[in-house]
Amino acid sequence: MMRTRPLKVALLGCGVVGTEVARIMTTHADDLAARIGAPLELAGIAVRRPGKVREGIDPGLVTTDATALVKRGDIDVVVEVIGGIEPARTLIATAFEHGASVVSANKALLAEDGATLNEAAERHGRDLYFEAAVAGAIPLVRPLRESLAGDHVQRVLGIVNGTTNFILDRMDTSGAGYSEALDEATALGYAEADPTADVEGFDAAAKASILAGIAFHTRVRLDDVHREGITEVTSADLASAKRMGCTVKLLAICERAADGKSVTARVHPAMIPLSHPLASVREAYNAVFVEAEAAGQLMFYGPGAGGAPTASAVLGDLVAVCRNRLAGARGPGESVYARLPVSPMGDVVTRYHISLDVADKPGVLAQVATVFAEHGVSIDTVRQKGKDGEASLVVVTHRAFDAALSGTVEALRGLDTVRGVASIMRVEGE
Ligand SMILES: NC(=O)C1=CN([C@@H]2O[C@H](COP(=O)(O)OP(=O)(O)OC[C@H]3O[C@@H](n4cnc5c(N)ncnc54)[C@H](O)[C@@H]3O)[C@@H](O)[C@H]2O)C=CC1
Ligand SMILES: N[C@@H](CC=O)C(=O)O
Ligand code: NA
Repeated sequence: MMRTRPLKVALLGCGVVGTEVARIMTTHADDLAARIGAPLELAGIAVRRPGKVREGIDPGLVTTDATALVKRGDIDVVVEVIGGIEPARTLIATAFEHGASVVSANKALLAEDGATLNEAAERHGRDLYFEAAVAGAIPLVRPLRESLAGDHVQRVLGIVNGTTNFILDRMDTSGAGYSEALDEATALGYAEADPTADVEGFDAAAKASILAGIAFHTRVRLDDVHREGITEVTSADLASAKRMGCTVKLLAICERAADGKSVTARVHPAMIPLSHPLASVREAYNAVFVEAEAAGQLMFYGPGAGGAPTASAVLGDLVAVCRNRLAGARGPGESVYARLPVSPMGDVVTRYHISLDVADKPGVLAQVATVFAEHGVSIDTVRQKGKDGEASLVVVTHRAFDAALSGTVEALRGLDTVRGVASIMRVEGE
């Protein structure tokens, strides 16, 4: 039966995502009311620039005083789409104190201080939902938290940043330059307010920390996630990957150790075979594999960024949180009972593609091979191309510990015959 008294929603931020949230709330008001069992009322919109023309938005709802809005006391749900740490963190905490539940798309904040916010939600008997924070429109948080709650997740691996996927895709397929591709991704609303978060891997690392936490029932802090971005990926790397039948993607990989007693979480560019499903993920799309003991391998795919796709996830959360409120219930909160230790990157085992500039003279190859052998890193293939007394040497290894590979590279840098290490890239998905 439909309740006539509306549930009141406060929207914090009216940028790329907020605008779409307001639009869908208005255009689909009747459907949303029917699905929730009560109408939704957009009770206020906190913005930074009140004078800006916002099509379809009642100027009477707009305020620059976000704090007053969340303190009103009659707000049922606060939707936070401002981004960043402050004032978002204080506004969410204040919302809980004043009785509201919260829907947020803010992965940076959840990775930085999710524990405090989840505890505040719990203390006040309210919900904190954040499906939009990981992989945009793709349902991933709720499937991991709810659908797979009876299984045992072993591994989560995928592309979780739309901007970097867009840039790598453009560089690979149309030969576009890095800056040009980044500008395009920004114009399309994919990039963060400060795109450094995307290209340096901070955004993907935040998502990896959230995913690992949910998948392994363990708190995985942002600092626990090994992070490398795409700023050092060159067109030479992409060409080299192509020669190997691979492409380059920025991957987030969260794994449980074979003995199940620890976990690792990492974000870095990696070469993957063109035959792997992740290789065909284009533009700002995301795709995530979840491997669980009983379910086997599941793949989640869809738009990982952009205003409307992200708003879809926000609205899904809004409906769920409103249903919970009407039922006088809470959805599942944070689950960190397993408390597994997070191992360092050195414990990760994978394959590597190393590109070296060396002197082109007898014995160099043997010297290089000896360094690999001394560090227990077994070589799979070597390709050498010489020119004018110098050569470029590409070594692909078998699986080895990351710590052993780091030791190998350090020793290689110390050889007189090695002029430089042009690139080191992990090889995944084989
Ligand atoms: N754009 C995307 O594709 C996705 C974004 N997200 C997340 O959604 C959130 C919002 O992202 P976007 O909409 O893209 O960013 P945006 O920068 O377009 O929008 C944020 C808005 O908040 C406003 N704002 C800043 N401080 C404020 C304050 N104190 N009070 C009121 N308004 C304030 C800004 O003026 C801006 O209009 C971020 O946490 C982002 O990480 C998540 C998934 C995808
Ligand atoms: N900047 C992010 C937006 C979605 O989370 C991305 O590019 O993936
Ligand atoms: Na999502």
